[in-house]
Amino acid sequence: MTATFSFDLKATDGKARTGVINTPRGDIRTPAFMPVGTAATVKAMMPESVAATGADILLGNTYHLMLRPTAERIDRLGGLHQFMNWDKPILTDSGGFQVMSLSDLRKLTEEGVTFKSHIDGSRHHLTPERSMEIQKLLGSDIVMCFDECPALPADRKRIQESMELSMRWAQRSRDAFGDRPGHALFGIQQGGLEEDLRGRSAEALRAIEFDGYAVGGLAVGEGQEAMFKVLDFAPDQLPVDKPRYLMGVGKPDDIVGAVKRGIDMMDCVLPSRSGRTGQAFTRRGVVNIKNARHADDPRPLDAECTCPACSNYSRAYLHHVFRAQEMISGMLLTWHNLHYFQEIMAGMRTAIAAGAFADWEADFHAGRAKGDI
Ligand SMILES: Nc1nc(=O)c2cc3nc(NCCN4CCCCC4)[nH]c3cc2[nH]1
Repeated sequence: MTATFSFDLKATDGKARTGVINTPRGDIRTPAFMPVGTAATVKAMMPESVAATGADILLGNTYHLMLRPTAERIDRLGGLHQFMNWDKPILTDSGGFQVMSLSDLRKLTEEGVTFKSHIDGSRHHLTPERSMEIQKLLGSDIVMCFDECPALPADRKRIQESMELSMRWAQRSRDAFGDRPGHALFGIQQGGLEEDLRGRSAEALRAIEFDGYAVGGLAVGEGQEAMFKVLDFAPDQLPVDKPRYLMGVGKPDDIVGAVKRGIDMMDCVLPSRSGRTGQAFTRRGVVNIKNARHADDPRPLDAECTCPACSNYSRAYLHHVFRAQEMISGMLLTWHNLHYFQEIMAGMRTAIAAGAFADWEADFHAGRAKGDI
């Protein structure tokens, strides 16, 4: 723990990197996976269980918390860490992406976005300044710039105009964020799949100067091949000495491919959302526990996994509680999935530090069955 925010790059192996982000609320081992705690909870998990999976940081969302219970109420109650009983670092997304993907009747102008709440239809306004104010009220340790993430596919003109707007909003975010020792502000690169536009975005962000840099505008339907093509050049366009955060990613093999290409941090709802629907990620592939063939199976989900679900329960039990729609079903599978995602991160950190990432990656891909196992 330190009074300030800093990034220590410990080792590299090819483009893969491992290090530590030091913050006043604790250190973040990279490459890091951030569980998503959208509405001040990682769904189906107690905070102490999230910590037990190995997570050093979690993600919160400006959009959801501004609508309910409001940032002002969370501030009055001592801030998001106290409110949700999580004393480690929290990164908050800035709201623009969620407005476009969740709200109704949006209006986008140079000033910001006006939208109607998906919860009660009330009208709201988000600007770079208001997003910074909300994230400050929440007490977020890592604040994201307010940006616009265009839906793909989109023509080059739309991508360029959107990226240029986001860069003007990045400057306004920086100006509104002010000087907050121990708190970080991350810029977000845009530019779609276009190398030159992403290069211009990276240059604009470097000139403003941020504590970290996100690769935005991906995991929006482009597919893994197109995403990896962008990741073959985008991380290298960003400062080498700052954390690089790929937003919204992903499946286990997305995560491994992103780390291989120089990404240090990621977040995704997949392990928790899939856990609640009965989809378990394991080192041998995906298990859909609701499938009838698990009804009499006394084996654990994954015999090599040390999480509570795999240590204490059979596939037959997990199958039963999902079929019976018992609350413990989502709890156990969410815990397993988050535990497994953290095991992937820990494995990569160790492998990179030992210069053995290629072997680790080969082992990761070997024996992964396609489809249900
Ligand atoms: N401020 C901001 N800027 C982005 O460009 C951005 C880009 C993103 N791309 C995703 N993808 C999420 C994909 N996710 C996969 C699992 C199911 C739900 C959707 N999340 C994102 C969040 C983002 N946040």
